[in-house]
Amino acid sequence: MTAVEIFVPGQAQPDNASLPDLDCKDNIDAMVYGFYQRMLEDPEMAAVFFDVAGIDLNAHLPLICQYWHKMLLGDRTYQRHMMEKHRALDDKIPLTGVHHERWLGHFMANLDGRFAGPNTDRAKRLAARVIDNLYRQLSMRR
Ligand code: HEM
Repeated sequence: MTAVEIFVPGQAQPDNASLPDLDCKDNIDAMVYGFYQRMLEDPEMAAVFFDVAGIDLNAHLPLICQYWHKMLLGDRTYQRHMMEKHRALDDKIPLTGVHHERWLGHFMANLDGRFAGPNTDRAKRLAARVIDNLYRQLSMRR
């Protein structure tokens, strides 16, 4: 914000008003692909996904899209147990606070300046809540 712009509480900033919200599958898919592109450019995170979990992106990304369709649109296609997946992953490599912070940092940075609106705000809250829950659940097993 420049010095001459006036902040009015509750009023959307002009920049954000023109951004798409995460209110349809296409936008959510674009968000997920952008998020993973960013996250997998981070060597520490890429190592977890490729070297430890050995994921096939072609199989994994559609599942992540479905997960967010469920969280944000109520779509019922995603029926898997994601916590189980992370517990199994944590058995192979302990997921530390650094992994959790980086995951959330990449998630938030991917939204900034690209998406805005009520569903984008919900996605931010959900991601923060799930990562907190995940961290607590995984930490309790140690
Ligand atoms: C420390 C942070 C995280 C790391 C390093 C991480 C990493 C991974 C990896 C490597 C997989 C693939 C597991 C496998 O198929 O063997 C996976 C799956 C998944 N992750 Fe995460 N994850 C993290 C946090 C999160 C969070 C916070 C969410 C949701 C908000 C999430 C959602 C999912 C979902 C939906 C799957 C797919 C599970 C399935 O195959 O159905 N992850 N994650």
